[in-house]
Amino acid sequence: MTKSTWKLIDSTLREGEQFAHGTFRTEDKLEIARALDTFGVEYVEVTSPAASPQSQRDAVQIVKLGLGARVITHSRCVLDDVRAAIDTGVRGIGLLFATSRILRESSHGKSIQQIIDAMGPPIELALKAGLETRFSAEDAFRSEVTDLVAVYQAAERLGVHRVGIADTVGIATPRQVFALVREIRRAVRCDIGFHGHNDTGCCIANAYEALAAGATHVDVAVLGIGERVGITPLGGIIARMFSIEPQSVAERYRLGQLRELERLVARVTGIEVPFNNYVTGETAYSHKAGMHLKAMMANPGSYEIIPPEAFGLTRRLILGSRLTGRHAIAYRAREMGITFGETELKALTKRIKELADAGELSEEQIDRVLRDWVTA
Ligand SMILES: CC(=O)SCCNC(=O)CCNC(=O)[C@H](O)C(C)(C)COP(=O)(O)OP(=O)(O)OC[C@H]1O[C@@H](n2cnc3c(N)ncnc32)[C@H](O)[C@@H]1OP(=O)(O)O
Ligand SMILES: O=C(O)CCC(=O)C(=O)O
Ligand SMILES: [Mg+2]
Repeated sequence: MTKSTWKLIDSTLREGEQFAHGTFRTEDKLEIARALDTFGVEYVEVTSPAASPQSQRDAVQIVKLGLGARVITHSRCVLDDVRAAIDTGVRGIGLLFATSRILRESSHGKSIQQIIDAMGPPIELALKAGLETRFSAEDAFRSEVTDLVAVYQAAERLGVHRVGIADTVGIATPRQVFALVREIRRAVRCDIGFHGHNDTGCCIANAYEALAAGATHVDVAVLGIGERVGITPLGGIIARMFSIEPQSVAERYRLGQLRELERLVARVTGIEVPFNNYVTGETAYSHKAGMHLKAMMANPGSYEIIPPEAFGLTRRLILGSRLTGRHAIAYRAREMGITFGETELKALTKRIKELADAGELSEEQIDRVLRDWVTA
């Protein structure tokens, strides 16, 4: 992977509309598009204008926002769909054909040679209109590698800017993603995109392995929303990449906006941000066990690979549980201007644990126990 040259194609407004709860009103789309742009994604992908009249009007409105991000759309390899895309003023298009046997049979009924023949006119039209053009093989990981190489090389001969490798059904393992992207990297010179679904929980690792093997772009959606269980979440890949190249990720994206962006999409779709969401989840920066608390008080890096401050967040040290330890209690006492000797501290900690066995103590309750201990 060339450090920091990878780009994010946010598909919340395309793949995310395929999410069961993702029916966006125009004003929601505009607000999400602006928030994505503020965050700093390089591309905002919107639903095909061929899908419905409102999708067409919404695409035009999003284009008119004049975002810094490149607004692109996604459609079938059909001339009318490409014409509809061109008419909206979008600056790029993702075209696709399924290449696996199962989808060739159930979806469009074409052989590999028929796919190669059919993709020519739509790709040429998109390129002639000046659109940044990607050609993707849908369901690439259930396709034959020789077929993939044949369609990608044909697309490259037509002049596409990028080929897309889609794990449409979320079947790929990270190792398979690395191997396939490596193979395609050897077969074409153009950019390579990766789109991965999360049916088996591998989407972030798969997107990372795709980049490691030479992909240049990855598709993401806020909170990972998309068909079924969705695709690589924006926040998840940001966390993955921040842990590897913190400085450049912090320079390229307004990380402090991530939580608000996710809350916006959660509100619009009527879902909750998961408690264990990458970086922004309610418990992402909670520390509880005594052994952890001791180390965290000495050095927050002990159990945090991503500092919350980088995302405008704060940590929470939970001192009042039965898992607490004497170092944590001593730390809080010092904050309150109280110092205990070692024997006293052990007895005090034992008392707090006994109390916490009946239920976790709040910060105020711990403080009261400490004060009462001094005055007792
Ligand atoms: C994996 C993915 O997420 S791919 C993106 C999925 N996105 C969408 O489907 C966008 C929303 N879709 C829609 O609004 C509609 O499906 C439309 C407007 C695109 C097409 O609607 P319809 O013409 O009514 O067809 P329908 O959706 O029932 O069937 C799909 C058609 O596309 C064809 N098709 C499927 N894949 C492709 C492709 N990659 N390129 C060209 N044609 C394709 C099928 O053969 C079928 O056409 P047919 O009836 O001539 O056989
Ligand atoms: O066109 C692509 O690259 C991805 C399409 C898609 O959403 C998928 O295959 O799951
Ligand atoms: Mg998809």
